[in-house]
Amino acid sequence: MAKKIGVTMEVGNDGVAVITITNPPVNSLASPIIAGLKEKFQDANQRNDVKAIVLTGNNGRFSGGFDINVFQQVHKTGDLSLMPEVSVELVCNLMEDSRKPVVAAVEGLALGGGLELAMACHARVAAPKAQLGLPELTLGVIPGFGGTQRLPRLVGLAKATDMILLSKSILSEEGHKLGLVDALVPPGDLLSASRKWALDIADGRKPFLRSLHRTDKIGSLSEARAILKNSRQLAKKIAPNMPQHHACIEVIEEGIVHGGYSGVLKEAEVFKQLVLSDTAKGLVHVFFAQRATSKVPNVTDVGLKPRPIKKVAIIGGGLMGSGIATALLLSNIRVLLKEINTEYLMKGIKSVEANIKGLVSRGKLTQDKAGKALSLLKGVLDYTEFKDVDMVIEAVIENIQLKQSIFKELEKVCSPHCILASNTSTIDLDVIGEKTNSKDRIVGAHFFSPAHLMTLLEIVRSKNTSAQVILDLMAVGKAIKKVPVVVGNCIGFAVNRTFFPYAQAAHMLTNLGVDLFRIDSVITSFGLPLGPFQLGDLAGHGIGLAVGPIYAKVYGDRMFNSPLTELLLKSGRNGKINGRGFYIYEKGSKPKPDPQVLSIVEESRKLTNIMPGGKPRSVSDKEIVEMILFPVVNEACRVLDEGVVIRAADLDIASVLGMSFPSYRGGIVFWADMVGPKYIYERLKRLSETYGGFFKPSRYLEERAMKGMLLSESQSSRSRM
Ligand SMILES: CCCCC[C@H](O)CC(=O)SCCNC(=O)CCNC(=O)[C@H](O)C(C)(C)COP(=O)(O)OP(=O)(O)OC[C@H]1O[C@@H](n2cnc3c(N)ncnc32)[C@H](O)[C@@H]1OP(=O)(O)O
Ligand SMILES: NC(=O)c1ccc[n+]([C@@H]2O[C@H](COP(=O)([O-])OP(=O)(O)OC[C@H]3O[C@@H](n4cnc5c(N)ncnc54)[C@H](O)[C@@H]3O)[C@@H](O)[C@H]2O)c1
Repeated sequence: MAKKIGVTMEVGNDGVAVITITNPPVNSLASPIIAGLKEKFQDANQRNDVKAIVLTGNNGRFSGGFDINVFQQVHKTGDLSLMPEVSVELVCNLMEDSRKPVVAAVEGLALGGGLELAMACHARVAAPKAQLGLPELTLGVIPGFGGTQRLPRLVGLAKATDMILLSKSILSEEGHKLGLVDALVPPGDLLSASRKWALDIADGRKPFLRSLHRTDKIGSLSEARAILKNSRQLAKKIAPNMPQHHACIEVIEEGIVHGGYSGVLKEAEVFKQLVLSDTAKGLVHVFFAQRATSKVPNVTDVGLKPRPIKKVAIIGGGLMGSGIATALLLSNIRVLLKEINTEYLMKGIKSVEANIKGLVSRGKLTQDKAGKALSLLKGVLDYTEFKDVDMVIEAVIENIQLKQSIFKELEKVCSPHCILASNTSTIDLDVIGEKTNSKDRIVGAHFFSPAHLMTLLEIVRSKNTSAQVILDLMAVGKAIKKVPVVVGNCIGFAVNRTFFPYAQAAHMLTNLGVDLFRIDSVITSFGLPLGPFQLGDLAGHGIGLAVGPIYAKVYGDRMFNSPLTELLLKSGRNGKINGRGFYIYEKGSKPKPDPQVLSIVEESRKLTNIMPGGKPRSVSDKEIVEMILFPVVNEACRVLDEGVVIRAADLDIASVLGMSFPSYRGGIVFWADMVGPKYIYERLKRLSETYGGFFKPSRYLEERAMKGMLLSESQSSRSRM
């Protein structure tokens, strides 16, 4: 059934016209809604029987803002005329400058353009717990319906810049304290209280306030300039590679110096420039890509319902097991944590406690909730209590025989409906379940470290995993605030496999004579939070050495064998874990590059002997980015070719959430498509002629480069799903 969308107006006997937006699920301001709002406001302004107006949203939500699909259309076509004229025509002229008072009745959420409409009303009445904010910067644009001007005038400049630059929403309770919300009323009274407020304004019992004309919360010009100076520093820190933060501050300043209306005009002009930026394209892609991960063919579209998961057993209370336990406990799921002996069990429980304490000390969790979470944890040393758990997540060391024997045992001790998940990062799931008759309920639950903080959950399905089990794990993932991405079974799955050339390429460059600390700095300037060497330090070089042979067995034709990791470990450097790797780690200070590591690098260079003519290769920063990230793109192509992911956008989300690939570049495949498959192909081809198989372009990349197709364009039929 087609969903009913539109704007309605009902005029009551009291002379109040209630204008209602209906566009489920979030009442986004799509073109027909904007056209409807213009029509209804014109009508209400002209009708003699209308004394005052109330604007509201249907189904308990005011509005989630402008329709983001329109941005995507603009990105596809480059056609700016797809964006309606709203800021002056509707918001200033028909709403704020109307001679009849308009009151916003806000429930659920008013975000972006939704909040901007509400701010153009002459008062705002809200139900408790409504979410209010201007998150436009997360989409690479700025508020475009006057939000940059009205929010500072309603809540003060410091609070407004904080909310806009950090895309931080607030609840209506806080909005009430700040003056953004005029009255807080129970949901059942929202419409009647809003009608009354509108009539009170019409009859002069309450002030007729136009937000754009207010100056009482802005302060003096020098105070405003001091706040904006801080905002510029903040923008430099949080968004060094994005244009919208600085642009937004300029627009706010315009309004402070030359008045709100001037600010509105500048806002509209800057908005149009930003919406076409690569940053906006990347961020809008990520917005939709993240939501698309919830749609898994033959799983979410076949009428299945997720079963309740109330009790989970975790095997192994090490780094991952304790992190996963923390994530589950925080969402009120009971956890049994199993270890091999009391000492390791206590260690595991202490790690969970430390994770939770950390959240409390950073103000992210109340003491009460921390206590409740910990009360749901029980440590055990055997399987006696496993009979009534709904799911087991195995997180023991990466050892095939151990995992196989554990799964064999689980089959005996757990109920037949219990989901059997492994957090393995490399081992084939079919191999893990080889000795069981429960292959349909064996699934990969690949969390990323630290598991209670990282949002990606790779759900790995083998050929046998049932749709019900995948759906159940997706539901658990969402319940514990992760973004589940369903992927196929292969060594390294989607994320680790795509990124295994990342460290290898960095090692090759270093062996070619490029300074390793420069490589890290170039990659962080590109936008990844850690360069490959610092990332290696963080993961621990022991792990790198252990998984190397597993990758070599299957992807050996495209690996660069660097002796550097082994040499590093030989000299007692395991990375952050023991305070020394490529960097030195001291409590309370940032990692420092360790010059002493350069002698180890020299030793490695002697062994590999790949420097041209024995002299360090000179490379530009651009070449460093290409030599490190193009092999990653190349592997992403193989992942797409083999159908390891459902859609290219899933790999984008997985790279953003699992590897912290910059979201403003849209994820690894989206970025590669922006750079151009042909260019990447040609660069890799040239590099492979000089340096061999590591850079050899994949069949998929070559095909698309030759046909002039995007990498994201089509999927192979050789799906692993
Ligand atoms: C000339 C033009 C000027 C424009 C100026 C204006 O200032 C610009 C804007 O307003 S930009 C939009 C600002 N708003 C946002 O950024 C909010 C984005 N949405 C969300 O954060 C969330 O969706 C939510 C908090 C509103 C609801 O979250 P929830 O978890 O309940 O639901 P989902 O996120 O899964 O969303 C459900 C479906 O709704 C779609 N959707 C959400 N918001 C929008 C939107 N603003 N436009 C279009 N579509 C939206 C979302 O994609 C989901 O769709 P599915 O098909 O996946 O179900
Ligand atoms: N470390 C990471 O960044 C990371 C990320 C994703 C996935 N993984 C995967 O998660 C798993 C665990 O890794 P980790 O880093 O937490 O390892 P870890 O060494 O920190 O912890 C493993 C724990 O398992 C316990 N254990 C071993 N045998 C057991 C048994 N029979 N019963 C109960 N407990 C047992 C050990 O005592 C140890 O405490 C591995 O498969 C690894 O590949 C690790």
